[in-house]
Amino acid sequence: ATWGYGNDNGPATWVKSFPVAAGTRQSPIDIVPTAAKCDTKLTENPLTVNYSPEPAMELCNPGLSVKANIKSKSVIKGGPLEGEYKLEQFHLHWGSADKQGSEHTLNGKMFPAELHLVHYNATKYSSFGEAVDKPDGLAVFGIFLKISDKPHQGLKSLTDVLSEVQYKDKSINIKQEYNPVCLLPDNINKYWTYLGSLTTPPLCESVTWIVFEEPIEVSEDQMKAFRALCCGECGSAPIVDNYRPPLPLGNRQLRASFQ
Ligand SMILES: NS(=O)(=O)c1ncc[nH]1
Ligand SMILES: [Zn+2]
Repeated sequence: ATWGYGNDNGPATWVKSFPVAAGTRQSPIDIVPTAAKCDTKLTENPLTVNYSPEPAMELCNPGLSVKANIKSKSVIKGGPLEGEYKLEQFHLHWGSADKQGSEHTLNGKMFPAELHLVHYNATKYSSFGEAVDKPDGLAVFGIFLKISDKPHQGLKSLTDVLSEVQYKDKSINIKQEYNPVCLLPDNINKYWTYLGSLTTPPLCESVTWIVFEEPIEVSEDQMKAFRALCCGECGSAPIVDNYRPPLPLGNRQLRASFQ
């Protein structure tokens, strides 16, 4: 039985096949800003993003989300990171309604969706596959999505073609050069960071999470486009509520790059 987000294969069942689900550095978490420690070391060493245009970005429907695979040299460094981390892919988690959908929560509040840009430590490891289970292997940007009356222009190149990857294992190439930097919020200097895990199986405790304070704004129509994606072939259930609820922070320190 493959894992998913239903009653019989959802987050509460994952520990059976992936015991690390009960580990001490699991993700997501509830972010409580007043509990975060402002760390000047984060500001002294600003987070740096050097993303490149992707000539023909591959967009696919793996069945539980929508994912873009990156081939260009797009890298990040600084902030909590040692070394250079290379962008591997990005994907999203979203709800069946605007009241839910994000994985991280802010003072217990869920956003309608959350965008994840997944990077691996290219200084120490030669591939994502090698890095995925190392404690310093991955760095993931978490970006909250909120609803506004205007569509997000950067996401529009994707939401306008989601109908072409409506069914599982469909993929297309986004022709015109696409630079993922268009997905980042304006202010990337305000973020929370903590040591966590992948939020989907295999749930490896290998992620330095960087969750930005500033959400990006998307339209209701763009949310509807995500909710029209299907888990399987024509007639299968829509991909919605593909989020793991928060896990305890435990003894971990949540750090903030700002006061
Ligand atoms: N949702 S996540 O970014 O933690 C992830 N990336 C790859 C597998 N799971
Ligand atoms: Zn994710």
